[in-house]
Amino acid sequence: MLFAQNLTKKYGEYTALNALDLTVQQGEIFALLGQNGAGKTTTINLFLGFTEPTNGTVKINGISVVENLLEAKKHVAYIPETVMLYANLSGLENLQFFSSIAGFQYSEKELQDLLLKAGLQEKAQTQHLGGYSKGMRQKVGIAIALAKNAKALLLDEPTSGLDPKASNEFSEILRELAKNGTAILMATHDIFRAREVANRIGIMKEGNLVSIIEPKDVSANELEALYLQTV
Ligand SMILES: Nc1ncnc2c1ncn2[C@@H]1O[C@H](COP(=O)(O)OP(=O)(O)OP(=O)(O)O)[C@@H](O)[C@H]1O
Repeated sequence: MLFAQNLTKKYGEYTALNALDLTVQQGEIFALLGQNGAGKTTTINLFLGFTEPTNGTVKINGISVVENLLEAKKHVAYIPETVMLYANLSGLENLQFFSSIAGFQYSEKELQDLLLKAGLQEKAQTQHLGGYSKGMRQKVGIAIALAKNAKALLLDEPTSGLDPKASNEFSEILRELAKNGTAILMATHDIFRAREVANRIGIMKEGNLVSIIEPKDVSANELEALYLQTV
């Protein structure tokens, strides 16, 4: 579903990502951990076609991101650290706007249901974004991703700045999406959440994916120790 082979990105002499081989299957949640500058965002940006690889292959749902970006993008949704939305529109209006840009026409009831599924209660849906917390904005971001009905979901530090309850709800939604077959790749600094939600965890260092861990095999403390040894 998400496929990278020998994926490399250089900025001049500097290698931001070095020969990444990675497959994230349908229904799998893969978390990328690593220090600042390890190459996590570069990986996500290459999948999104925000930047071109220097070398290697990057595919979404079997479609080359480099050769057929528009087609590949139809199969992927993206939630950044801060979801960009219109402050003077409500959550519902934002969802309607962004889903229509993506080519989907939903009834008001369908939009409300998508927001509910993303965890945004009915009362909040018609409030202007100005009064939303970060967690509420992320939920609108999730609803936009749900509206796209994408087979793959890319997330870049989606829970940074969320309180533990909002973060926990976020993990629940990711699990639900994975259960329904979405392939999820998430860059994060949150070791605890990564262990809780991911099927596999990759640790990156200086552009290299240096180890892959199955969380079921390790405790939170062991994972932290492994992380600290690696980076
Ligand atoms: N446009 C660019 N030009 C030059 N160097 C870049 C560019 N974008 C990223 N880099 C470099 O590539 C390296 C990897 O950056 P990347 O953003 O992928 O790291 P990261 O693991 O996501 O870090 P963080 O946890 O801080 O988000 C960094 O050293 C960064 O400075």
